[in-house]
Amino acid sequence: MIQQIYPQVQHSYSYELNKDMHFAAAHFVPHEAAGKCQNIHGHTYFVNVTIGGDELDESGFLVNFQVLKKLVSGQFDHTLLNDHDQLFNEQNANDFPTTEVIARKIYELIQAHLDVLPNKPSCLQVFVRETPTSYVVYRPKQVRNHG
Ligand SMILES: Nc1nc2c(c(=O)[nH]1)N=C([C@H](O)[C@H](O)COP(=O)(O)OP(=O)(O)OP(=O)(O)O)CN2
Ligand SMILES: [Zn+2]
Repeated sequence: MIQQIYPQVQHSYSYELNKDMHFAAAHFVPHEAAGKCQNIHGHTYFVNVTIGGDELDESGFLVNFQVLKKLVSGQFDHTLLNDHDQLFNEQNANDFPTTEVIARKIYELIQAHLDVLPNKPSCLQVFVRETPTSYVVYRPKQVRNHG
């Protein structure tokens, strides 16, 4: 949620950047355990991403806030998440559009972008709030450049 205090991630990078984003999207969870959430319904997702690094780029950025927003909100806003078949499918529970999987997919999208930047920042944490009472924090097991 915008202006919420987020869980902290431990690291030793000199710079830590956080970007809040939000997007409106529909989804359904294709498993009977999801109950009513098997039906298409919508949320305003609130996302916070945490990025660390020791070097800035030629703009003085660790990574451009606007690029992060485009990668996440720009891709998902006003869409049905299940339609993103490069990311989500109904065959594998690790690819269902649950809050947990959405958080991990956002991490993967962002880290793939960071990997091509010369200053090599790392995504340390992705926070996804799906409802006023439900959120997930995803942290990669191994941070790429060991902050
Ligand atoms: N571990 C998970 N459990 C559930 C997920 C999920 O992604 N991961 N998703 C859903 C539904 O899609 C939906 O988001 C409902 O969430 P829920 O917290 O149950 O929302 P409610 O508004 O019904 O909850 P309140 O306790 O009334 O606020 C379900 N489970
Ligand atoms: Zn839902």
